[in-house]
Amino acid sequence: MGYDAIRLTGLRFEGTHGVLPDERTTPQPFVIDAEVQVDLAAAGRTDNLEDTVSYADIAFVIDRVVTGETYHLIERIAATCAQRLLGLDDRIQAVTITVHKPQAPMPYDFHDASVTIHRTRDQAGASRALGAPPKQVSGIYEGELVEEDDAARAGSAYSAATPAEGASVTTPTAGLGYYDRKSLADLGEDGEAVKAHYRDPELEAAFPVRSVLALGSNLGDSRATLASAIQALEAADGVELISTSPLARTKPLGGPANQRDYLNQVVEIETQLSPHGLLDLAQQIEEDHNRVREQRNGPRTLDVDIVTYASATIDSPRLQVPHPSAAERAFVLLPWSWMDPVALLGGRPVRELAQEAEDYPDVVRLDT
Ligand SMILES: Nc1ncnc2c1ncn2[C@@H]1O[C@H](COP(=O)(O)OP(=O)(O)OP(=O)(O)O)[C@@H](O)[C@H]1O
Ligand SMILES: Nc1nc2c(c(=O)[nH]1)N=C(CO)CN2
Repeated sequence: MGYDAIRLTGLRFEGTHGVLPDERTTPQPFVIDAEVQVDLAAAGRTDNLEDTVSYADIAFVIDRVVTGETYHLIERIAATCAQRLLGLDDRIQAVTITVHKPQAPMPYDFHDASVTIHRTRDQAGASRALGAPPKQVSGIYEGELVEEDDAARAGSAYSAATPAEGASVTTPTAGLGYYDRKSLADLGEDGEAVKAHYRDPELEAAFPVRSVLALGSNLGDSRATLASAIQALEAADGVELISTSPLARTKPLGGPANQRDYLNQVVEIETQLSPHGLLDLAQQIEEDHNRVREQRNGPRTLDVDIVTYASATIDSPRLQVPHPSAAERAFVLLPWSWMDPVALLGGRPVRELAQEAEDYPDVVRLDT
């Protein structure tokens, strides 16, 4: 073998993938083997987790695809796993994924049905440089195409799995965002935080990444403004809406006295926009909703903050991610936890952080 690799074999999950309607409601076993090519020389020298890719993160990415999503074909499960893994860490050069479906419904006595695919970072980079529409590009992008019926399927599969009252769309059962989960893995054995994932804010994502946005309004028709802002996000190029939280009515935290209560809401998107590109979009949407910025923390028709962007830490003059105040704001954390009950921020459950925030008692869930 002429290359370094991390290998996971026999990862077993229950999933609802298949062409037959029954397969899409009744879980059956799927077994995944993954070979992830990473240069392991540095980790071999330093004995440091930060110098390699954690196999736990690799397993988590695969878990999220196999248990949290629903596809017709094992080819597509494999392609999606490959794509998400290449998006997990820039140091991953190539991946080989085998998806086994040992109980595939066939009237034959057989041991296993499986597919194996190999995807390299170069293939992904080349197809991106060509700027070809994803469907015409073989390989890595295919798994990410979400047709309309897929989005609907995903929505229904998710809400069946996680009956979060009132949430219009909820996140998958396996719901720990793997990017958030990564921050857990970033804790070294002694619990000390290791290197943060600093990210160039101008760089577009090679693959769609998850981002959580927080919206707030306390001027004008706030309910209509939030709905319209979410519509604008959904309609924007390079953005796919994944989940929206229930609305929260919240008391103003900070800022001048006698402000009206806010309506707050959190959404999760998938995007290939760069962090600055996403900030531009957020600010454009604010402007389109007549945002007036007169004083810090003052009343506003619409505020759109980027709470997280993949697992990135960003500190540019225009943008800090994770949003520096998010971890102390129940008006962000509680709606987020309603949308994704197992979400983590900085390795801590968002639900717990919400309970510790000073404005926790001032946040009321609105279910209609
Ligand atoms: N994660 C982020 N999301 C949105 N804006 C950010 C972020 N990090 C830094 N900024 C910068 O913050 C600037 C001020 O934003 P804004 O006017 O919305 O502040 P604010 O709403 O008064 O306070 P806050 O950002 O604490 O909610 C923006 O122009 C933007 O460049
Ligand atoms: N309840 C609540 N308070 C706030 C909010 C907000 O969205 N909701 N936004 C602020 C600055 O962005 C300051 N204070």
